[in-house]
Amino acid sequence: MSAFADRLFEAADRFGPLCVGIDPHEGRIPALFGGDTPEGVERWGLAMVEAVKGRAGVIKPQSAFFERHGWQGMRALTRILEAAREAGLVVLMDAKRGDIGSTAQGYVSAFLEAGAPFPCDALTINPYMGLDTIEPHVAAAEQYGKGVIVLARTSNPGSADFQSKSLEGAPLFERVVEALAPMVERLKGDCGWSGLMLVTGATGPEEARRLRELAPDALFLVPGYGAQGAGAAEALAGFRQQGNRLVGGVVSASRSVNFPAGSAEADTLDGWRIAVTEAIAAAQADLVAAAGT
Ligand SMILES: O=C(O)c1cc(=O)[nH]c(=O)n1[C@@H]1O[C@H](COP(=O)(O)O)[C@@H](O)[C@H]1O
Repeated sequence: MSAFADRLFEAADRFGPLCVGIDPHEGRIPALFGGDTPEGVERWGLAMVEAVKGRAGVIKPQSAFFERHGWQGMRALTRILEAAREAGLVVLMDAKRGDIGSTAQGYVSAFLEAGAPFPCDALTINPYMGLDTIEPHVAAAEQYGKGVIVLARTSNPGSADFQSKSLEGAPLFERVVEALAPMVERLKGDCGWSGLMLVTGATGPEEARRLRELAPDALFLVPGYGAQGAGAAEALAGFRQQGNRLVGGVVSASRSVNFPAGSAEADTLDGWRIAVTEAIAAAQADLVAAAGT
C-alpha cells in the first residue's frame, strides 16, 4: 500500500483541496432519507458519498454524529466507510482520540490496523496527554500506510484558551508542533509531504503561516472554511507555493456542503442531489481558484 501522504496529496492534486465532512447533525437529515434515525443517517451518508464521487477525493466523517445513535449509528458509519473505500475516497476519521499508550492501542485496533472495524486512512488525535499517547498511532501508521492527524491550532473561539498560552516563550501549539518533528519525518511519503497531519483552523491564518514555518512538510487539515466563516484565502494561508499553485493539505467543510440551501426543502432525491452536488462543486471551485491553477 502506498503511504497515506502520497494518497492524500494525489487526491488533492487530482480534485482540488476540498475535504467533504460527513456530519449528520441532529434533526437535519431530510425526511427523504428517513429523517434523523440510524437508517436515515445511513441512507443520507451513502448518498453523500455518491455526491462526493468525481467532485472531491477526500471525506471526513465525524464520529460523534454516528455515536449518538448507538450501535445502529456505528453500523451506519461502517457501511458508509465501506462505500467510501469502494469509491476510492481517502477517509479521514474525525474521532479526536488520545489516551495512555496501552489504551491508544485500542483505538489503533478500532481504526488504523489491517482489518479494523472502522477502516479509515487517518485518525484525528488530541495531543494533550503527551507524545507517548500519539506514538502507538504513529507506529501503526508506519506499519499500515496510514496517517495521524494531530490537533495543533483548532478553529473554535476557545482555541486560544490553552493552545495560545505561552510555554517557555512560545505559544503551546507551537511547542506541540516542535515536539512532533521526529514523527513528521517518520510519516513522510515519496511526495515529500508527511502523513503526520496538523489541524490548523482556517479562522487563524496567522497561526497557520507560523505552523508552516515550524513544520514545512506536514500536510495540514484545515477546518473552519464555510459554516465557521473563513474564506478560501484564509483557509489556504498555511499552504506552500509549489510551481504556480498553493499545496499542502486539505480544507474541510461540513455543514455548508452537507445541508446547503435547497437541500432540506427538496422533495425528491434528484432535487437533493442537485443542491448538494452544486454546493460541493462550488466549494471545490472556490478553493481551486484561490490555490491557483
Ligand atoms: O478535527 C476537526 O476536524 C476539527 C478541528 C477544528 O479545529 N475545528 C473543527 O471544526 N473540526 C471539525 O470540522 C468540522 C467543521 O464543520 P463545519 O463547521 O460544519 O464545516 C466538524 O466536524 C468539527 O468537529
